[in-house]
Amino acid sequence: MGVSGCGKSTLVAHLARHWACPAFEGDDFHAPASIAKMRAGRPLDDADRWPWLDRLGAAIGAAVTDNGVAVAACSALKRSYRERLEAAAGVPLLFVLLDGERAEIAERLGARTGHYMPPNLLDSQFATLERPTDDEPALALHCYQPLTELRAAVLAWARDMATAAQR
Ligand SMILES: Nc1ncnc2c1ncn2[C@@H]1O[C@H](COP(=O)(O)OP(=O)(O)OP(=O)(O)O)[C@@H](O)[C@H]1O
Ligand SMILES: O=C(O)[C@H](O)[C@@H](O)[C@H](O)[C@H](O)CO
Repeated sequence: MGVSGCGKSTLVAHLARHWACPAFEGDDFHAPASIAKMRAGRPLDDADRWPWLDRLGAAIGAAVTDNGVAVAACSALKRSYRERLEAAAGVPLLFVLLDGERAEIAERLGARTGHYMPPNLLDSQFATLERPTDDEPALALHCYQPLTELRAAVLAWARDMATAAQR
C-alpha cells in the first residue's frame, strides 16, 4: 500500500516470484470511468473506490482460498479502505506501507513512462493517506531502500506474523 509511485507493483512482483503465488495489480480492477478520471487529473473519491476495493478484495480472497497466499498492489490509502478490502477478501490481510517523501516519489513518477496516473495527483494521494496505526497488521518501510532489502524485510515480518498467528 501507499501513494502512487511508491513502488507497490515492483515489490509485489518480487514477492510473488519468491512465494510463487498469485499477484494482483490494483490498477487492473478500476472501472474504466475511474481510469479516465485519473488520466484527466481528477482524484478518485470514496464512491469510486468502494466497488474497486470490493472487486480486488474478492479476487484476493479467492486466490488465498485456492493457494494459501496471494499478494496485491493497492494504494489502500485510508484505514476504511483497508478494512473494506479485508471484508471483501474474507481472509486476514497484512499490509506493507511503502512510505517516502513527496519529492522523491514525484521524481520517480516523473521518470516513469506508459502509466495513466499523472504526477500532479500526488498531492491528493498524500492528503488522503492515513498511515496505519499500531493496532493494524501493518509494516511501514521506506520506499527508497533497494528492492532486495524491502523484500527481505517483508519476508522476515510475514514469517513472524505467521508464527504469531499459529500460537
Ligand atoms: N525500491 C525501488 N528503488 C528505486 N526505484 C523503484 C523502487 N521501486 C520502484 N521503483 C521505481 O519507481 C517507479 C514506481 O514504481 P511502481 O510502478 O512499482 O509504483 P506503484 O506504487 O505501483 O505505482 P502506482 O500506484 O502508480 O501503480 C517505477 O519506475 C519503478 O521502477
Ligand atoms: O486509490 C487511488 O487513488 C488509486 O488506487 C491510485 O493510487 C491509482 O490507482 C494507482 O496507485 C495508480 O497510480
